[in-house]
Amino acid sequence: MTNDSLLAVSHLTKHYPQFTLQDVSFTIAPGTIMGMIGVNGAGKSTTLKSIAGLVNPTSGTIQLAGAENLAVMLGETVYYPEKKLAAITKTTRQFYSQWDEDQYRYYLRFFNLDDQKKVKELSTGMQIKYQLAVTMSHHASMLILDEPTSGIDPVSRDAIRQVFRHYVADGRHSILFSTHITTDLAAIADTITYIHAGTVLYSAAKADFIDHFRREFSLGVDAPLNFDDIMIKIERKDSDDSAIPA
Ligand SMILES: Nc1ncnc2c1ncn2[C@@H]1O[C@H](COP(=O)(O)OP(=O)(O)OP(=O)(O)O)[C@@H](O)[C@H]1O
Repeated sequence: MTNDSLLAVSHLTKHYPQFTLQDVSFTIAPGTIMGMIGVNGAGKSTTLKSIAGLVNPTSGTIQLAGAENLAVMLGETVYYPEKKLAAITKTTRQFYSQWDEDQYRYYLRFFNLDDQKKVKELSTGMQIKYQLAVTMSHHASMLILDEPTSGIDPVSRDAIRQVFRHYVADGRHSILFSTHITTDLAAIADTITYIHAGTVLYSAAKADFIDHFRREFSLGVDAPLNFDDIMIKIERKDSDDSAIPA
């Protein structure tokens, strides 16, 4: 791992009976946000879970500066519906030596959450915001977030993007998140990693990423090209299913 990376994933490989995550490598510099994209089943969650230690890789290495200082949010956490958020937080915060109550209160206000509410009184989006508030309140140097903006309305999504940018602004924290909402990438990602059929198709800084695919698709330097276009062109070419049956 170089001195200027907070996370280095090298040749990560995981064999499942019907799927292989193959030779995935990338690095994340401090103070940056990496967005990970790819179609359903491409291997994004397997990559994130491997980094989080929830999947045992077949081979490869994962190096994290300050290994104890990782926060993960991988899908929906199932909370006991009758519990108040305040009670859940009281238990949860004991696990974090660097728990920051002021920061937590700030996020509750920012996300308009009332921690006297019971879990069953929260919408899906509110539950995600609560999970984010907890995940971001113990000064983890690296956040690993699997689809953190899925199920979130556009206004709240904008608010979440703001707190993500703020989280890395001191140059000592980083975020790796997966998403199907490609406008997230345009809005906040510094670097992008495209996972395709279990391998890294391309990983680069955002502007380089777009330029690379402009060249790949023989488009002019000013031709409009967004992330949805890129994904559709790649995946259709690969599966040759561009002809929609009548
Ligand atoms: N525990 C497991 N056992 C066997 N196969 C698995 C297991 N977990 C995931 N897979 C397989 O690995 C492949 C990649 O799944 P993964 O969840 O990493 O995809 P993803 O890119 O996160 O997809 P999505 O966008 O749908 O969340 C899939 O084919 C899936 O069936």
